[in-house]
Amino acid sequence: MRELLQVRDLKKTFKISAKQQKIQKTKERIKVAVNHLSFTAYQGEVFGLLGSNGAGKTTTLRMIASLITPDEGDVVVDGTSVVTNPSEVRRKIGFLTSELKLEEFFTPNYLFDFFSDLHGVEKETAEKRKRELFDKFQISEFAEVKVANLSTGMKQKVSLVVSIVHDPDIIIFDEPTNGLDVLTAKVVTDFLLELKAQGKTIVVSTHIFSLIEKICDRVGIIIDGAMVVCDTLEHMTEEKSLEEKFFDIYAERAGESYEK
Ligand SMILES: Nc1ncnc2c1ncn2[C@@H]1O[C@H](COP(=O)(O)OP(=O)(O)OP(=O)(O)O)[C@@H](O)[C@H]1O
Repeated sequence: MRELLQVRDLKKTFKISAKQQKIQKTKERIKVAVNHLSFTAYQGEVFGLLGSNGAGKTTTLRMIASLITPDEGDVVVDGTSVVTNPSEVRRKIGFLTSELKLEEFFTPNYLFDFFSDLHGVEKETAEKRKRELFDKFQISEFAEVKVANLSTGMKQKVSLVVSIVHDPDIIIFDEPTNGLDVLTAKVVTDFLLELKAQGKTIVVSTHIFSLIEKICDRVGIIIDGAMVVCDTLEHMTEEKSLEEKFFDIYAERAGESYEK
């Protein structure tokens, strides 16, 4: 199996402002968001990063997508290092995050063209792809409606579509179904399965067990910025459900920190 995405010993710390210290009720000045985290995603597989709020999933994915620089470690995307060649990595991947805010003034049509141009997609190819994706996600009838006037689900679908205008082989989705109603979540989940069937390599972060169970081949559980377990979904769920396994691991970790 080809190792398409190698995450190697990533570390990221943030300075905590005085205001954040108060909110988080901590005297610590530094937060270790990601702590020497490694994993490999193989070609054509869906890798799921599972963790609770604040576990370090988004920070990890943002480093993979070259939006922030790791303090230590590296990510190698199809042979290209995110540390030494971030712009090439950006060409190879599609990144969707729920933090992505589409400019409210623009229409889906304009945004698709804008991002296609940005990625250097040839006009004819871009038009064909736009038609296919807009039809699939029922965006066509809203193509000229300003983002400000779209529903949350429609905004998420537009974000998804513009993140993959360039038809990347590696797709990184941060909480792809977060905040979506069940119908839109199903459309997105089905689309992820379709991308997998096309041979794309996908990394998703989520705290939703059922999403992992539906689409992932391999799972990594993150607690406090560290990868605690990383295995195939099949192995992970041999004896127990993923949810039971997760809480067992959590209880074990809580016990460990209690003993320290
Ligand atoms: N820019 C930042 N400055 C300070 N702390 C940060 C920053 N970004 C993230 N953090 C902290 O790092 C930790 C990990 O955050 P991250 O967003 O990666 O977690 P997550 O697993 O994606 O959680 P969620 O599901 O809540 O998005 C959290 O404690 C968060 O408060």
